[in-house]
Amino acid sequence: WSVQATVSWILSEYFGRKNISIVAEEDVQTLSTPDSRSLLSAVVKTVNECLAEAPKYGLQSPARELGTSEILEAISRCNSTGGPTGRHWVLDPVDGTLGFVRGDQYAVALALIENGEVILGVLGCPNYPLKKECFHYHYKVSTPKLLLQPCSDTLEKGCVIYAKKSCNGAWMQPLVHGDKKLEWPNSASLIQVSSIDDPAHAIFCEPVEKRNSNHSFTAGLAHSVGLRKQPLRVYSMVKYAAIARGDAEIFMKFARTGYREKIWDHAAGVIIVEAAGGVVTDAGGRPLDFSKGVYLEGLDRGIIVCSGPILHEKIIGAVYASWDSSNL
Ligand SMILES: Nc1ncnc2c1ncn2[C@@H]1O[C@H](COP(=O)(O)O)[C@@H](OP(=O)(O)O)[C@H]1O
Ligand SMILES: [Mg+2]
Repeated sequence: WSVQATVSWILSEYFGRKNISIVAEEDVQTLSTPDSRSLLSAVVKTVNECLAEAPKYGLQSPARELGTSEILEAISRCNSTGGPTGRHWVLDPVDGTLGFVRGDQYAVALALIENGEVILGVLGCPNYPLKKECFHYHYKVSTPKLLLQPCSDTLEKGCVIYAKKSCNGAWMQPLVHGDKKLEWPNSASLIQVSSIDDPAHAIFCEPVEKRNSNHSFTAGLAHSVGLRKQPLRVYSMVKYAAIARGDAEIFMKFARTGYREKIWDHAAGVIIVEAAGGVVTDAGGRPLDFSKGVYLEGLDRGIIVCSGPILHEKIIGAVYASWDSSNL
């Protein structure tokens, strides 16, 4: 709620309340109940603390601290349902909630959709190290899976990745820590997907939670295309960041039947991966459709994100071959 209120307030100040349409995950109802009084006051405090820091980032703070009703109003402004026309900001204030509460990977994701097309995406990844050398893959025999383990708790932790339709490429810069000044754009660097196209050397990512994706189906797919490494299980849209940066080659997600994917869980990641040279489609090979409102309507079975067309074609082919024999 704090992130949502802060982003909503900043966007509204910049673009004017009347012109702003925000699609976002949290609603205001739960926060308005009598049981949530202490939570609400924590949100009010946090939002005011964040906005007081706005000048550090070249933004304007409010003239005075915002009151409870103004903050609730900022959150409730995020009531757009998107759609095929106009411009809609799409915000996931904390993507990968479980990762966030566990001190693991999570992301703050913001995208701009214009007439159904994603034209801007930003992923803030506070626990994802800037450099690949700052973490190592740790193989956990008991599960078995690969885990991302930071080498040390360095200032190198935390990055922001973004891409814009009219600009070439995807970019990454450090997340600001403490009083360190934001040196944008000088500290930003271009990122690119991996050039590995041999499945035997490719790493594939998937959600950590079994309820979010069918691990046994992806294990079967992995085996049939010749992926030899254990899956890298990462919370949140950091998986898109990992592909865009070349830390892994494939991300697959096959939600259980009945789950409807939301646009805020993918919009920012898709434009960033594509700008970094990758390919994102559903399991039928079609692009994801962000023009139908809050949900990714018409999604064919699952989401396939690859560093390049060779791996992508192999995965799509394997889905066709193994779908009927699977128990999905
Ligand atoms: N049953 C389900 N099947 C598939 N995805 C689900 C799911 N329940 C939640 N999710 C989505 O998966 C996201 C987490 O992905 P991951 O497992 O890769 O970390 C959640 O984002 P939030 O954490 O923002 O709610 C949520 O949107
Ligand atoms: Mg989410």
